[in-house]
Amino acid sequence: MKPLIAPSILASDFANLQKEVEMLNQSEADYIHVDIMDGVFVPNISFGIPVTEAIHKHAKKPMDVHLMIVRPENYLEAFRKAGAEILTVHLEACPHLHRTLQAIKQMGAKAGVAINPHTSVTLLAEIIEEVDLVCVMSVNPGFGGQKFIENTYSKVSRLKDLIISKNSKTLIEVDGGVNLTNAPLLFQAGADVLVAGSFVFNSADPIQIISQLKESV
Ligand SMILES: O=C(CO)[C@@H](O)[C@H](O)COP(=O)(O)O
Repeated sequence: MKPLIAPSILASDFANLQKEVEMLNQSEADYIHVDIMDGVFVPNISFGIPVTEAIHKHAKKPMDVHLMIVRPENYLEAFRKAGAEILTVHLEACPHLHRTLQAIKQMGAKAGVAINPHTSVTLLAEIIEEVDLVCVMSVNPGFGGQKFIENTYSKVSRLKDLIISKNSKTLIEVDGGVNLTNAPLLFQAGADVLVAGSFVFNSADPIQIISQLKESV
């Protein structure tokens, strides 16, 4: 078993988005990670529904859409129609998380929950069986290119224990500051999906880096 790799398109060259998506189509990437930032939940604005549709038009890999927005329930249908196969909402943005996850599944998408670095995995104890993927933020969300938070290894392993104890099939995704040094340690701790942005797109050969991340375990 190898980790699934989800390059974050946020770090790509937006002036050449079609070319960047076609590059990912040629690579060993398993998903295209699409970061939606609203300038309210996080202190940055990325892009929205039309750009997500444009990525989907060229993508041959499933899109994993990470909603860093307030009131995500108001936009689920639009992002699903824009091509999202995984829709991830933030636990911190959802007062009715169970209802939101049910809505995602009723649309035929996989339901993800992201947790910020300060959020304990114990808050997922009553909901984990309903969650297809937990995105463990290993940086404070809002920007690419930040330093990986070391506490993430133990957090992932506590989450893995919770998932096993509930006999759930939930995948663990780690997002932020992922590189070739921490990827094998995250995989050992129990991560299934690794999101990598700047480490992939700032390299001279992104296709090669994606393969190396997959083989790094
Ligand atoms: O959601 C986020 C940041 O908020 C991430 O998906 C980053 O886009 C990952 O980029 P790197 O940290 O790997 O540059």
